[in-house]
Amino acid sequence: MESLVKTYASGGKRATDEVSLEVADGEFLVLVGPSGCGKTTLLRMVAGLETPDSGRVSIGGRDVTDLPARQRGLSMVFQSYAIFPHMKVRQNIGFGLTMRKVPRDEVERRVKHAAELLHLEEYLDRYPAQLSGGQRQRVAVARAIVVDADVLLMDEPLSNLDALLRLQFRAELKRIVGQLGTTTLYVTHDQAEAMSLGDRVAVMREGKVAQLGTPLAVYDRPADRFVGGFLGSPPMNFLTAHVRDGALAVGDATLPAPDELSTWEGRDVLVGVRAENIQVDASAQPGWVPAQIEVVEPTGAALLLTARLGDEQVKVQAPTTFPAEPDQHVYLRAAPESLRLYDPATGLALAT
Ligand SMILES: Nc1ncnc2c1ncn2[C@@H]1O[C@H](COP(=O)(O)OP(=O)(O)OP(=O)(O)O)[C@@H](O)[C@H]1O
Repeated sequence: MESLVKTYASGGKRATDEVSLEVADGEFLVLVGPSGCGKTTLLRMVAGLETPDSGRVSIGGRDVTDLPARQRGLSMVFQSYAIFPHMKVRQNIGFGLTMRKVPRDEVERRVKHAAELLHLEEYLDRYPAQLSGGQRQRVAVARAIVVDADVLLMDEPLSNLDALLRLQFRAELKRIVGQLGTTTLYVTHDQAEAMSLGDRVAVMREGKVAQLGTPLAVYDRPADRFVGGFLGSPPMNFLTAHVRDGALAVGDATLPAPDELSTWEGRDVLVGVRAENIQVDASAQPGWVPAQIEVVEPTGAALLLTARLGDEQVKVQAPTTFPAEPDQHVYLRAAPESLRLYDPATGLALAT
């Protein structure tokens, strides 16, 4: 898609603002971002359900901007799975094929294969009302993949499922789409889902792509403060530091600067650091920064500590074996290579 702009008549602001993205053949690309950032609008323009004000959509090298949805070679799954209540699972899955006048025995063969992939074999003769929410969602996915479209579009397909089912189905979806190798564009507001599924993720903000990259690259090196704060649980910590003699002063403490900072000497920068990249110890050590624990939250796999460091609060991930208590004085350290620096005025990563 190239320079896609969409403004809704009632909206005023651009829902998507000159968005250009290329999804590689066979790639799973996730659009992720907070509510209202334009993900669904973008997907709907690719689908042909929404007309862009300007910009082009191409699929497999063919400009489809002026083609109706049904001629774009797409298959879609939406949040409201819209399966037909009066049809059995078998007919629901085969619906797209029957519409395309595929011969009956081939419909049967392909429905059987899709049902196998989604573990729906034993439900083929049930009506949707006789299925759980998770099973219905599987039917919607089976119906989308059975037509073997060039491109699969999915808009929050897991959002009707409870947390546990969501997690299970997420892994299955990854397996299935990986097996099929279908080019997929997937919308979610859930950053964990985006990280888990995407070959690459496009983090969107206010109608624009804030960052595009592999999940790990985007997580590890957020292009700006917004992306660092959106991805990850907890989000990235951001501390204001003063650059003094090439080092980073946070309150009374000094952190080693990760890179050459001479152009920032005497100025403030924002230091971004992930909770899991901060080490904590109960006793003072040279170069470690004193802090005070405020809150201790066990997450099961780790302890999430909220600590005060001068005027700043930081989230620290500690091992469950660490004997943490509220009000306790501790010492923190982060490896210089795990620190990311941002311009406090623009929120953009410093090109160091
Ligand atoms: N039919 C519409 N009419 C007017 N404004 C709309 C319409 N659809 C979306 N918008 C506006 O366009 C912007 C982008 O909406 P969009 O649904 O694309 O965002 P989203 O990122 O998918 O959000 P969500 O995760 O909440 O679905 C929002 O400000 C929204 O209010």
